[in-house]
Amino acid sequence: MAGESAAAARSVAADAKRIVVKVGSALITNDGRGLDFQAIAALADDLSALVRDGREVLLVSSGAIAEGILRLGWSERPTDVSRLQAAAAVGQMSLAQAYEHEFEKRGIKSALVLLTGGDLNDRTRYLNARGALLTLLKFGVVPVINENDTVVTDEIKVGDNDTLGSVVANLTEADLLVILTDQKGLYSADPRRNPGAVFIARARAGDPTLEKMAGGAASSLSKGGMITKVLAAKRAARTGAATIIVSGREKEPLRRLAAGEPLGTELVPETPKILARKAWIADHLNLSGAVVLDRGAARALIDGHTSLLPVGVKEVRGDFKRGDVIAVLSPEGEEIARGLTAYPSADALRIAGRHTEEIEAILGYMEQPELIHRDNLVVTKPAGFEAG
Ligand SMILES: Nc1ncnc2c1ncn2[C@@H]1O[C@H](COP(=O)(O)OP(=O)(O)O)[C@@H](O)[C@H]1O
Ligand SMILES: N[C@@H](CCC(=O)OP(=O)(O)O)C(=O)O
Repeated sequence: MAGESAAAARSVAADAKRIVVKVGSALITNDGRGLDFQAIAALADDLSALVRDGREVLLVSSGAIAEGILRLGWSERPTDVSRLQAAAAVGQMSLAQAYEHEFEKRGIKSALVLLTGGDLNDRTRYLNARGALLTLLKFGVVPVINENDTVVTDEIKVGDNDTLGSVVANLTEADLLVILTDQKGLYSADPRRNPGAVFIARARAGDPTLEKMAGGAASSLSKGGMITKVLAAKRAARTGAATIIVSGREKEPLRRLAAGEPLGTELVPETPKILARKAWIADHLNLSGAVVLDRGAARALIDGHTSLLPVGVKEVRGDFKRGDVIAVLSPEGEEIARGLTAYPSADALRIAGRHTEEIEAILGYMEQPELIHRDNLVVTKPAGFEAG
């Protein structure tokens, strides 16, 4: 069952050393009426208190597009990409300026970091981003992060900042992701539409029943709604981070959480923490291809966490290179794992369904017996999951 309605005695935030805080557009832009300078000042104040308390804080802030639309004098959110890109560029200036001003007043240094999904899919760029963020934290700087909406395309975008927040939590191996929003936390259904919805104080991150409770965004201003927050908690849990979804309209929510006060919805990781390298594999947003397994191979992968041998592959989809991250699908086409392929798609196609001893004769070389070695494989379904 998903929710335990009783609140935890002490918030997990009390012991969190490295914290990613995500704030949504509605809170930052006064529901689209323009940057809410009071809200930004209050947030900077709350974040600064955590830094002074010896914690490392990263802020993922939305609001660039909503603010840009207003600055450009447009009455509604455009649908064409070039206008959205322009709005993001204009709005990001105001957003960065407002944060810089408020942090500086409090003697805290801040830095602007704009990322795209492309930066996170490429191992070298991923490690670069990680290095840069960790260096900023080392010097007591608060990184203010957003998606680089001006240059993203569908193929390389993260898409929403709840997801970006969880990716940043994985990237930096943070202890906690706090998602500040316009509701008290997660309810059993969207409280705007269901007045009888029940508040969930605590649940397991990744519990599939949570995904059924969470709906989409409340307005065209925001991107994700509650579903992206629940999925972000699942993603953050992979590297051991807990997630708290809490109202940003509370007074000093971050300080109160850090003092141990149970506020909002706490989603705790209960699955074993995976290595940062495996989190990078699991975090891939756009995969270049897939392989479909037969039932026996799917079973062995899920329950035995074995390597994937070509003999278990029924079908190869897409065009991928050696070293790309690909999806591993059940016979019914459901994703059960993902991993780094040792063979490009053209060769994978030729050795699919064939035994290890045949590989060299077919290809003229053998890189390794496995299509995906278990060290490069992340199983995304729990043991016992019925793969078809
Ligand atoms: N189960 C749920 N519990 C709480 N809020 C929900 C739920 N399902 C959908 N929502 C909606 O999600 C909204 C918050 O998401 P969103 O509008 O994207 O905000 P943000 O800009 O903070 O990301 C809420 O205002 C609420 O209407
Ligand atoms: N990167 C976008 C925000 C995207 C987003 O996820 O918005 P939200 O759902 O309000 O957190 C922007 O700055 O406008």
